[in-house]
Amino acid sequence: MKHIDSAPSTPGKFKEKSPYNRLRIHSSLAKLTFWSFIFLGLIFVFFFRSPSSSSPVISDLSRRSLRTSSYGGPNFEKRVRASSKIRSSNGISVLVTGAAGFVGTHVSAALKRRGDGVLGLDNFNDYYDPTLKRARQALLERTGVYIVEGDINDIALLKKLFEIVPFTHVMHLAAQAGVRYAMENPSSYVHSNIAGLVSLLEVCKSANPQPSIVWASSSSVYGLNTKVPFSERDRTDNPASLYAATKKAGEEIAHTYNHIYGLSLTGLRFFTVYGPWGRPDMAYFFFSRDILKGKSIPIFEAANHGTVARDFTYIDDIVKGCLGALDTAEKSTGSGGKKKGPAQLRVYNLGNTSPVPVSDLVSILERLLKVKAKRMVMKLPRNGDVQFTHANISLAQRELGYKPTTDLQTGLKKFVRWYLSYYGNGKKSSQ
Ligand SMILES: O=C(O)[C@H]1O[C@H](OP(=O)(O)OP(=O)(O)OC[C@H]2O[C@@H](n3ccc(=O)[nH]c3=O)[C@H](O)[C@@H]2O)[C@H](O)[C@@H](O)[C@@H]1O
Repeated sequence: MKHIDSAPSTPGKFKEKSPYNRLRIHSSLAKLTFWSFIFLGLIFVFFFRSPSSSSPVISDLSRRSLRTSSYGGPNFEKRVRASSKIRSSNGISVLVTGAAGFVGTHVSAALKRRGDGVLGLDNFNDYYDPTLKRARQALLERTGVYIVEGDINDIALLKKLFEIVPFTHVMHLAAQAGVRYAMENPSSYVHSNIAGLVSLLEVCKSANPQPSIVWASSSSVYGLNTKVPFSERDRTDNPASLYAATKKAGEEIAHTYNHIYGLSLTGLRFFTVYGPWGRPDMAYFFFSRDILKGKSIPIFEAANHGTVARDFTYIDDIVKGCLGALDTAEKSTGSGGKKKGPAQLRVYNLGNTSPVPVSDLVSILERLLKVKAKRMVMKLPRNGDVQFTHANISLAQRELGYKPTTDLQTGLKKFVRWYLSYYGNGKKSSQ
């Protein structure tokens, strides 16, 4: 206080010691106390209440995880039941997690078309433009698929859904995707791909009857392997990204729940899936956007000008693989959290078996968009990308009847047609 009392309020003005001055000092003190309270209050609000003020990881995670809608009530249950109603004689009832996602939307629509009961679940996080997810939701709504807005970590919600509908199958596609983003927001991968998977499996193992589960693993589990094509028998203990590591962990977690609880589990290793309604964070998508905008696009190459290539797989082929996996999934054997006998545990590659260099992908896009790309060739960054992927699909062919039929040229043509109709000729932006 002494320090404050003797300090001039304005340099050079603190000279007289009159009662008026003391009054002024007191009123200044009162003002100071008042403003200090306001200031401290603002600090409190800023640091402890605002979601965007904490560390980026935490705020990002809270944005992702806490967005669970209120649910319950007769109207909610009615919608859930109506969406899950089986309309064909040998149909199944499927809970599709990540239903507003790229693969989730296509799989949900395909299941609904053939008369299966389908209920979607999605947390509509903002990893990429949520407007696109809402547009997919609207598309699904028109086909009779209801998407519950909630997170796979919300065990109470999952239990509630299983109470309303005894799902025969779960198509688990909710995940934190993207290889490179794992360096920016590692905890979102742990949250969705590990904690979220465990929450889901916990609820499935206790459900009565237990559903059969088909879920999305990834070609990235092959990591730094150099033997091609990648076969399911190859080792998968060289992940190059945290994303890959969480998908690999998912495969091990699946093993555990199959072993202990008798859950029927099928993991699908998707190879760079592309197509209409795709993900804006993927290269083919943002390359198209940036080519149209006249922006330069970074094309990665490996050491010594080595080609970087992907076994790009068209969405309709992937959907057939997903349906094949659901249709061949055996029943889980446990009930009420107890195993009664051995259950099915499977892993399949769903790829296209013909890797294409990224530079060829760009050439195809240039032709389809009728715009020359501004290519910026750069060294493959050390951020989780691998140099190439190439699937051996003979196992999926044999056991799921999986047979991809779309080459990259044909698939991209369909993507570009959709892109232009959805966003317009580069005038509207995809992000
Ligand atoms: O196969 C998979 O499992 C994975 O496929 C994709 O991952 P990725 O193959 O890396 O797909 P993109 O991000 O679209 O990249 C495609 C190719 O373009 C290259 N690329 C990417 C970005 C860029 O700026 N420049 C560039 O040349 C990448 O190195 C890669 O070879 C998905 O993003 C993952 O979620 C998925 O699990």
